[in-house]
Amino acid sequence: PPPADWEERHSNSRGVPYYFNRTTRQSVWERPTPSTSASSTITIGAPQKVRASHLLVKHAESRRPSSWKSPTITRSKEEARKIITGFRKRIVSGETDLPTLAKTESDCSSAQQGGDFGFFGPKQMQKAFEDATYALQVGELSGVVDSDSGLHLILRTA
Ligand SMILES: N=C(N)NCCC[C@H](NC(=O)[C@@H]1CCC/C1=C\[C@H](COP(=O)(O)O)NC(=O)[C@@H](N)Cc1ccccc1)C(N)=O
Repeated sequence: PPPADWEERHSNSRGVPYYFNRTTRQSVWERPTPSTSASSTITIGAPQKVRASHLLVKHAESRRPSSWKSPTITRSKEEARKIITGFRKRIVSGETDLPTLAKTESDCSSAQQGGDFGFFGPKQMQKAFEDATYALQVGELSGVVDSDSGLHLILRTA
C-alpha cells in the first residue's frame, strides 16, 4: 500500500490510478514511495486554488466586531442570521446579486471589490470558510456559513 496519508484513487479521464495526499492535497500519477516529498512531485490538475466572493455580516460575537461600515458592531448573532438570510433570499430570487449587495452590506474590507478576495489555497482561510468554498461548484452560492469572523454568503467564482 502507498505510504501513510497517501490514498490510491482512480482517474476516470485516464482510466488509471493516481495517488492523493490528504495532508498536502497533492495528487501524483506515480505510486509514492516513502521518499516521495511534496517538492519532488508535480501536482496534476487537482483544484488546489479556488476563487470566491463573499458577503460577511458580523455580530457581537465576531472575533473582530468592527468594520469599515461600523466601528463597533453590536447586533446579536441571531439578528445577523436574519439579515444574511434576507440577503440570500434576494440573491436567489434574482432581485440582486452577491457582488452588488456585498459592496454596501459586507462587513469585510473586500466589500469594495464586490466581495472578491481572489484565489486562495488550502490552509489560508478559516476551516469553516475553506471547507464551505471547496464544497461549492464554480458559480454556486453557499448557504449561511458561520466562521469566527461572522456569518458569510460565499459565491465560488473559479
Ligand atoms: N486575502 C487573504 N488571504 N487574506 C487573509 C485571509 C485571512 C483569513 N480570513 C478568513 O478566513 C475570513 C474568511 C474570508 C474573509 C475572512 C476574514 C476577514 C474579515 O474578518 P475579520 O478578519 O475582521 O474577522 N477578511 C479578510 O481576511 C480580508 N483579508 C479579505 C480581503 C479583503 C480585501 C482584499 C482581499 C482580501 C483567516 N485565516 O482568518
